[in-house]
Amino acid sequence: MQLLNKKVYKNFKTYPEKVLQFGEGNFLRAFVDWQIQVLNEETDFNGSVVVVQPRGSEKIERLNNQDGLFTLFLQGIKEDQPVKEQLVVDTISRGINLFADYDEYVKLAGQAELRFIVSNTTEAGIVFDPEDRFEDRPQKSFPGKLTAFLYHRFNRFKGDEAKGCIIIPCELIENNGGMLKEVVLQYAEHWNLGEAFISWLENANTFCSSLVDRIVPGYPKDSSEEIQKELGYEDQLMVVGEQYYLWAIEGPDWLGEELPFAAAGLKGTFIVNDLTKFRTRKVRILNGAHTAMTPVAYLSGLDTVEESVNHSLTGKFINDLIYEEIIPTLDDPQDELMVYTNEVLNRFKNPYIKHYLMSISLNSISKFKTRDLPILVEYVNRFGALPERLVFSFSSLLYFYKGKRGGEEIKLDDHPKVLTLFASLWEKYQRQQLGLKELAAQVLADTVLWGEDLTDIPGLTDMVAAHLDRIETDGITAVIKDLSTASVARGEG
Ligand SMILES: NC(=O)c1ccc[n+]([C@@H]2O[C@H](COP(=O)([O-])OP(=O)(O)OC[C@H]3O[C@@H](n4cnc5c(N)ncnc54)[C@H](O)[C@@H]3O)[C@@H](O)[C@H]2O)c1
Ligand SMILES: O=P(O)(O)OC[C@@H](O)[C@@H](O)[C@H](O)[C@H](O)CO
Repeated sequence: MQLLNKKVYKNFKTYPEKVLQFGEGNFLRAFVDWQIQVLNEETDFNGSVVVVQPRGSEKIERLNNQDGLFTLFLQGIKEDQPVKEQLVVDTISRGINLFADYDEYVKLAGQAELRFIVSNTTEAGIVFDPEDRFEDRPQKSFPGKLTAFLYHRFNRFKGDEAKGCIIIPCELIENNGGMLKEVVLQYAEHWNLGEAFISWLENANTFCSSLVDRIVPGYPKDSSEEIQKELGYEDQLMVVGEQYYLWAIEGPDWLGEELPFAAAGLKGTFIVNDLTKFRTRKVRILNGAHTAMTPVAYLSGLDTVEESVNHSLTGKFINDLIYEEIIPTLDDPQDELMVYTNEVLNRFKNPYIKHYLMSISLNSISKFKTRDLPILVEYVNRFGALPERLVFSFSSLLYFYKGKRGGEEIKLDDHPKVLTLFASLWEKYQRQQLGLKELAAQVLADTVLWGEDLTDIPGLTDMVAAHLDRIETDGITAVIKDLSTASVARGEG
């Protein structure tokens, strides 16, 4: 079978290169690159995207082998109707391999029509690395690479303010635009790039925080062969996402003229003065539920989000968790929260996509810290009691890091230090050198994992230890049943 490229797919268009994209991953391609395609089709935006990989270079070669083309499947409910859309995205003009073609990157900085920079480098990408040097080709960190790019641009245009960039990071961290700007300024100081550059950075460039939302399970590995047979070509970069999308960009009103999302009919993308509300609601309800359901449902023998929310026991658990413990920590109007939650639960039930719990489980410890711990702490502050289901998810997470589902090994994927810590604690438990209460206490007291000592939260260590004990002796299903019965007895569920 022939590989998808411009010889195989002739219906492509070409546009001036206006966007630099840090990240070649599934999410950016199914979200930003798709939106640029809609902008090109529906407005006079007329721009393409140049992709650079924040780390490594392997996928850039794959992207160039396909001339930047890839097939996107958008599956789910649109305006109350089930929709399965399929399109070839032609907005990526090329990828630059920074390790082999750094000069191309410098050249791109000097292209007059380049205007926008987007990124998605995971929660770990926006960091300052003091070892990065301006002379490196390329620098290790993403902000280091970006600072070098902006400096080359500044030099090429001799500080012309009109040639500054609009920078929109998509990383799921609070104040991503502000943080990125801060790190870029830090590099400018660290590398002594001069006052004129710093003032050009400040005055000619606009860093916008943004909040993204679209579930993108990625490459359809289960059905790739039959899909490619149907397509009639090989596509190593196929990507599956849901129909739903939301991109809230915190920026000046004039941005809407340069990025005419409204005119393109992209109703889910808009410019706001303050992102806080969108971010907190999404990270707590959607991401918080994802991360909290993962160990509970996976250890119960389930594999996907859809199975988990449709299952009588875990489905009720997830519902109760959201309605009884997550929503009460949010201050948005109740009717808005109900509409949003309903929407999220329907998205979780999307029958057209397989969202694997194991893919969500990647880096679960730091995800629990950023997504769920704030809910737990807020709940305790507001109600003076522990949120039982969330604490149970937390306990299940610790149990998940034991690395066994029945007789089957769990392919844990986390920072090596995290994996070593849990492997050593669970091994000590197996050798009867450590009880479950001590194991819980040691994990909870680890300020490197959580940023604080969680044993200070009254009753938390005991509750986690009790849950671990019950999961170990009675099995996870028995505990979920008990939690469910207890909530019915309290008149909740
Ligand atoms: N897939 C989704 O449904 C979805 C939806 C919204 C947001 N996100 C966010 O996107 C990220 C994952 O992206 P994806 O699904 O496209 O996965 P992916 O693995 O296809 O892409 C991840 C990208 O991040 C880069 N990266 C990873 N670690 C990095 C680091 N330490 N420094 C710099 N760059 C780094 C990789 O090189 C790659 O470009 C997560 O942070 C996630 O929260 C994903
Ligand atoms: O992509 P991750 O691994 O950071 O998190 C898994 C999911 O929670 C996440 O991808 C959501 O699907 C996404 O945030 C929805 O917008």
